Amino acid sequence: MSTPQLVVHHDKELMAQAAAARLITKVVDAQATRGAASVVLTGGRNGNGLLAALASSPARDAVDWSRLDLWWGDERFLPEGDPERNVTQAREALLDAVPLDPARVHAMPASDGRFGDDADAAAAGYAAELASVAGSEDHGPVPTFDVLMLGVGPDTHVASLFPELPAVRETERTVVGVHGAPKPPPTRITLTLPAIRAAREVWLLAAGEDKAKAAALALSGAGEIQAPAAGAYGRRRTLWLLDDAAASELPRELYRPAIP
Ligand SMILES: O=C1O[C@H](COP(=O)(O)O)[C@@H](O)[C@H](O)[C@H]1O
Repeated sequence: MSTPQLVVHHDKELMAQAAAARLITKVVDAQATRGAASVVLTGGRNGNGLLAALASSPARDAVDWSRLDLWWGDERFLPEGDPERNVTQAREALLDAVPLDPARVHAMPASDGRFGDDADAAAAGYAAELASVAGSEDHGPVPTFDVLMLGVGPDTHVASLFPELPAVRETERTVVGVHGAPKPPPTRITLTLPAIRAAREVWLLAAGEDKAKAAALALSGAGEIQAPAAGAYGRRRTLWLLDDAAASELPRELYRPAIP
């Protein structure tokens, strides 16, 4: 487990641009070192903000998009192309604009896909896909993702791990179906905490006033069942990327703004 590090930017636009620049560097480095890079995308406002910032960054051409594997941390279990699906939003924000290898874009199944409307079967299918690419150098049935990004919800949820729901208690399976999520849609698919913790680096994105209480709770020693964001950490690094508004309720011993 890596201890969370905090980086606080002035506002959400700056946070998105800085996080996009950080991601480009990480991907370029991983491609130089290991030949390819793997990134887990998040849905939500902050995740999509980062992708949009990446799309408009001139440095995006430094990435070899054909040697990048994309996975998702969670998905809203809706029909293919639904505007609320995380993959649809990611395509709009960035993916349609860059030359990715379609075989390396590992979207989670849709509710009208090969598993039909069975979210549990779809989750098991995604777990099998992850397991099929995990090698002996990895730490279980998921690849060692270079960067796994998570938007933090105002209730401290990450991916589709909501406080107190069964998915956040999962210790064996890497991907599970979620039923009765408090945020629509109620049916979702999510990586579990053990899968998240297989990543080299986990980046938690929290910008905006509505994330302030969640960031403070998760970073102040709350348990992961009550505050799932508290249980998300990477093997080498756990990075919280915040803006001033989201950092505004952090205890002073964790973060002291330069200008009070
Ligand atoms: O529904 C979801 O919400 C979270 C957080 O979204 P935000 O808009 O509050 O930033 C997101 O991380 C997750 O991927 C998504 O499915």
